[in-house]
Amino acid sequence: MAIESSYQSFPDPKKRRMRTSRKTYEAKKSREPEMEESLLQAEASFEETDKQEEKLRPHRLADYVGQKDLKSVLEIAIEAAKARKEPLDHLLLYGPPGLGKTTMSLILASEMGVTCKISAAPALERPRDIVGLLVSLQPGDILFLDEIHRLSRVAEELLYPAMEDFRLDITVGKGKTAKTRSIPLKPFTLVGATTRVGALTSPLRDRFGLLQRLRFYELDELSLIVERAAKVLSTEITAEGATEIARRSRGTPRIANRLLRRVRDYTQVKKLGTISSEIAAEALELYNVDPCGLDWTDRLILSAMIENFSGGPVGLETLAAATGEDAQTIEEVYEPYLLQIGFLQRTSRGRIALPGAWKHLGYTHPDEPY
Ligand SMILES: Nc1ncnc2c1ncn2[C@@H]1O[C@H](COP(=O)(O)OP(=O)(O)OP(=O)(O)O)[C@@H](O)[C@H]1O
Ligand SMILES: [Mg+2]
Repeated sequence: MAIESSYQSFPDPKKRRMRTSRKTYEAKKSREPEMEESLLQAEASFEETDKQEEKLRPHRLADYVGQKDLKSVLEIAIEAAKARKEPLDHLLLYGPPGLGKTTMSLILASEMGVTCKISAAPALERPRDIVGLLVSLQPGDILFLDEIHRLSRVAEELLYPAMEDFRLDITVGKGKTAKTRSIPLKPFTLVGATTRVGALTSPLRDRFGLLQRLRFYELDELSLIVERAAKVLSTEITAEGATEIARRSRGTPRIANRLLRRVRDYTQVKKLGTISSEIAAEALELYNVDPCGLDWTDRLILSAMIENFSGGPVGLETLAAATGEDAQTIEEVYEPYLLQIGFLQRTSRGRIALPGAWKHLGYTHPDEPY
């Protein structure tokens, strides 16, 4: 399989962890460890995107751990498309960062025996960017567009006929003399990826034949991913060691792989040999990754809810003001995992910190018997 990448990372400034100063938590904040943030962030860090991630990516569907529903749907789609000698239907993959959207797109290309061209929507600002990309596709090729919710209006409108009829409609000239020319394209598959499916326009969303959501991974799936990655990195690890890393990885393979690399450094420098659960726990303690995979800001959000608002309900904006975090960042970056592990609940009256969160942070929940 060939991979051609014009991918660049275009961080959405709003999505990055923005912080402002705040009074109540200033003392705690000053103790905030610097390195912890990047370790548990699900978005790819700059240096990770190319080198380390490529090395650990599975290349066949059989090696892609978990996401059972997604895999079953795609297995059928691949078999049907191959039998008909047609390209796959356009596919929209959505879900939190680091769960394997790019990986799946590359696997699809390799299973179909075609080339995958990778680009990110914000890189296609001018019409000629997307035109150039579409015209260069060979029959059956996969075009992977990351962050597809950030596609420009012009690019999106050029995509409609391209997706539907494999045709480009281009307007040449201006005013009265303007003419529309149609350029035929080779049949191709568009794989769109987004962390925000709600931000897609409905005409674009409707043009995808397959819409698939990626879910957070279960502990046993993540343990398998860690074991597999350790093998690729020629690192010895016990099953319990892999589970210990998996437990702290926020249901996210990218984080699991990153934590494994840090534990591997620690083990190597301290000459500890095989990674056991004790060694993994010791190393991750050092990096301030707590046993539930919470980072400093997760703990700040939960403790603010408990201490300042008796566990809630508290509105998102109020919580944002109380923690000095951006509301959108809380909603998109932190909440999904806290909801997933049952530490937080969203209600119509606001957010509530659930008993599990109280217990984890060492508070006694009012409903708990003494
Ligand atoms: N199902 C899986 N099995 C094994 N490894 C996986 C799986 N999914 C992801 N990974 C690993 O996690 C890393 C991140 O995956 P990937 O880059 O595909 O995430 P993504 O969903 O595209 O993230 P983003 O939204 O940030 O683009 C990859 O390097 C890969 O090694
Ligand atoms: Mg990706």
